[in-house]
Amino acid sequence: MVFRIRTYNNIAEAGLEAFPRSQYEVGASIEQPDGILVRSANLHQEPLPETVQAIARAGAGVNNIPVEKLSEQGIPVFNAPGANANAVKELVLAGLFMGFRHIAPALAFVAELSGEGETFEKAVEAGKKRFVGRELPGRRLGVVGLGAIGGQVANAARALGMEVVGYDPGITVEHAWRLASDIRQARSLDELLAECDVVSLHVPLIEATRELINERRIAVMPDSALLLNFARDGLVRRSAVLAALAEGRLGAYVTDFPHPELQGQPGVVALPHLGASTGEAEANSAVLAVQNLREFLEHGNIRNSVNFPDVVMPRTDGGRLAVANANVPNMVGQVGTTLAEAGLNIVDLLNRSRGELAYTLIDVDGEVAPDIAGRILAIDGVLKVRSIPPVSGRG
Ligand SMILES: NC(=O)c1ccc[n+]([C@@H]2O[C@H](COP(=O)([O-])OP(=O)(O)OC[C@H]3O[C@@H](n4cnc5c(N)ncnc54)[C@H](O)[C@@H]3O)[C@@H](O)[C@H]2O)c1
Ligand SMILES: O=C(O)CC[C@@H](O)C(=O)O
Repeated sequence: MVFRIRTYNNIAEAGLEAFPRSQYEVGASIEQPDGILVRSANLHQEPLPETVQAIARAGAGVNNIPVEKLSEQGIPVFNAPGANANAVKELVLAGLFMGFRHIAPALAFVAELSGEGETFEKAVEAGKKRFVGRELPGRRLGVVGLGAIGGQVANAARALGMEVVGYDPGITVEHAWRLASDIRQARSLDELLAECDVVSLHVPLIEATRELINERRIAVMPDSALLLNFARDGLVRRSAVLAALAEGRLGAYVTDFPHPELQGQPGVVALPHLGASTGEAEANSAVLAVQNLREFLEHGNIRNSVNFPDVVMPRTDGGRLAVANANVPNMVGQVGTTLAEAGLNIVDLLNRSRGELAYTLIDVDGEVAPDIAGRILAIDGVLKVRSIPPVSGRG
């Protein structure tokens, strides 16, 4: 069996090479794809063929993918958690230094200097007093979102002598374990904003976080605070930032998301979405996304999905049925009855749910014929059914 993968954006070679050529056709113009591999391309308006079984994001944020719509169709969306976190952390640190040491306006000042010899040197010395900065030790950094990236930013800032406060009501146990022990927890976002010299955003863009930083929230921040946004443009209301910069209430806004409204504005440093743009991060993200996609297409296993539970079961000798369904009672019972009626014996089974979705892997002692899969798909509440051939039977 050959799987077809359509790619969007430039996917790192290391990822593309992780698809065995004998089993995969991969490319930007692949028709009738089984899977999609994407970076930042916006898929919200993209017509997705009915053949698509899964979408993998070679990166962290999935706001460019219509996750809710795909969930309703029983299609898993994968991402590559943590794969680019170090790259983003390093650029956030660069942003911190840029903001505190006025590096962007200082570079612009030097670029515009004229004259030669002593005149030039005098202009340098006379101009530099405009760029007197602040040092990090003792300053307080607020990290909003303590996941893969926020956690690394918090620990790195701590190692540079900053005091660090974090806010993340949904922090995972795993991420909490990785935090330096003296990173303090804020009880609310407003509490964090009120007491920090620098605030760095590391939350996903979802409805609850859209324009998280607005006029009211900026008013809570102390004067001259630095705002770092290496997460998503939509987390910050641009008009509020520009007004606060113009009134001298905000010290600087350093962002990875340029916009015409921000261009040339004093106090704004904008980079062209470079957070994850290192060879290492691009390769790590692509390789992990491909692994997720392959595990799902070849074995039905789900790891690192943003809408489905983790469901991983070792293969047995026979065929495998993968069923995505609404998380309602008696789904597994009805599927089991259909298999029994077809004379198939269940060898192993794993069922997990997440929110309104459930997913079941069932290994049987034969191969599930298309008509049996069709009968299971007809059960009310079943969204997707795949019959995965035995490992030994692949051609
Ligand atoms: N600039 C870039 O190139 C770049 C690269 C990677 C990721 N990102 C962005 O950074 C985001 C975070 O990435 P990550 O890998 O750390 O993700 P992650 O899922 O590991 O962490 C996100 C954290 O935010 C927390 N969170 C969610 N809503 C919150 C809220 N309202 N208040 C406080 N915390 C909240 C979650 O509980 C989670 O711990 C991504 O969603 C993406 O948008 C940008
Ligand atoms: O693919 C990229 O370059 C950006 C990825 C980044 O925004 C992410 O969310 O992982």
